[in-house]
Amino acid sequence: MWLTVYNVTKFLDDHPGGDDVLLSSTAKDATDDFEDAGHSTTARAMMDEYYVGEIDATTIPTKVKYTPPKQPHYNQDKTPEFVIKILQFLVPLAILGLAVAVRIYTKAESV
Ligand code: HEM
Repeated sequence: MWLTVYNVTKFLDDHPGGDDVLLSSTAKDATDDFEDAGHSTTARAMMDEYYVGEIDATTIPTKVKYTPPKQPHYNQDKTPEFVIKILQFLVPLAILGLAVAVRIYTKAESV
């Protein structure tokens, strides 16, 4: 079976049915989607503008192997996060301790 290929990239902004329906019908046999929308003869005539060629449907892979994009190497070692959390707790405590110490020291001096 032969399928007719159309390049609708130039047509995305101008398609009266919207770009989302076009995008959802790309890279596959969109015959049913196209027919279900009940396109007019004007719409059918317009298709010539986007005609690319014919493709043997049997050569289209039915299963596309998904290869996930390469992820940046995440730091498995959570030490810096842990240290930051400890510091967030310790630094205010140290400042408070210092303030109390200064207060006690200055009180003792003034008496
Ligand atoms: C080159 C391919 C295409 C052309 C030139 C085209 C053109 C048009 C045109 C001119 C209209 C306005 C109504 C009319 O005159 O029929 C329309 C509406 C529409 N088209 Fe397409 N179209 C294409 C592909 C598709 C595809 C693949 C879908 C897939 C779902 C689709 C879905 C729709 C829908 C949902 C409407 C709105 C129908 C309505 O509101 O009554 N079209 N299209």
